[in-house]
Amino acid sequence: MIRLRPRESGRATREAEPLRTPGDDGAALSLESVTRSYRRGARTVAALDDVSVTVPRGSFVAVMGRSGSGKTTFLQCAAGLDRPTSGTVRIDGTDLSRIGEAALTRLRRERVGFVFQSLNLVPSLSVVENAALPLLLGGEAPGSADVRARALRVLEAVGLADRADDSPLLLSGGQQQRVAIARALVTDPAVIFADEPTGALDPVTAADVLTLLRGAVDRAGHTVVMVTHDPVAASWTDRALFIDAGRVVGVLDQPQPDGVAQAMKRLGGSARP
Ligand SMILES: Nc1ncnc2c1ncn2[C@@H]1O[C@H](COP(=O)(O)OP(=O)(O)OP(=O)(O)O)[C@@H](O)[C@H]1O
Repeated sequence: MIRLRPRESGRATREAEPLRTPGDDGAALSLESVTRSYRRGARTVAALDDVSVTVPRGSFVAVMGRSGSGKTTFLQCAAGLDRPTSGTVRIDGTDLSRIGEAALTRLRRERVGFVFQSLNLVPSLSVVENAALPLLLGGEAPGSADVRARALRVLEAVGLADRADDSPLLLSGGQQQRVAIARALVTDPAVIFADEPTGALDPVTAADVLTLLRGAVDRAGHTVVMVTHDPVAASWTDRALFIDAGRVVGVLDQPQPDGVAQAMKRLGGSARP
């Protein structure tokens, strides 16, 4: 079993600093002055408030903050699931505000991978069909040998090629999450967004899932943005961003569990494992 990688000792958070970059800077993901507001009665509330972040290709970033701080809103705007009220989101250089709904749907399917806390596999499909789902939704023929080969390749990467023709219902929670990671990898996306991917898993199984995500970054050059409450999960990443009241208020590079927990405490939030 692979456990936490050795790290330098934790460092203090610092103010969010030049994470912003105008235009296409070669980043996998960039948000530039992104605000997402909602009407609440007579008031307008900014769930995201002038957020500028750049995520370089081949990096693993954690997004942290207490409940209601804006993490989900960040993820939804960054992944093109929601449109910001103002500001610019670019995925792999494409400005999402400049493309229509059909192109955005295609971009999400082809350039973005998703891994959620809930194991949202399709029970009526086999493991390999689940892994191939983004390709099938993109119009590839279900019976295609190429589709199966690509899905098997990503299942191999997560150690589940031998379960390809099983129902996902026969797999453990951790194995199902590995299928979800395979599915997120199958299109070779520019960015993988993971929303509490270890939230429902025991620590050992969670470490397996984090090992896979870390490996996708280190070995295959993928880019992963992970929302998490867990300081240990955050310690697998290259950079933790702390969000409070819709703003990025701190950044911790090479985060350590202790440093992350302290930063969360300073924000007044619980850092739950
Ligand atoms: N559709 C909506 N309409 C109105 N307000 C919303 C909507 N979505 C989110 N908000 C508000 O925006 C703020 C940020 O919410 P968000 O869900 O992004 O927080 P979060 O950090 O993901 O929280 P949690 O950790 O509890 O999931 C909250 O105050 C929330 O009430």
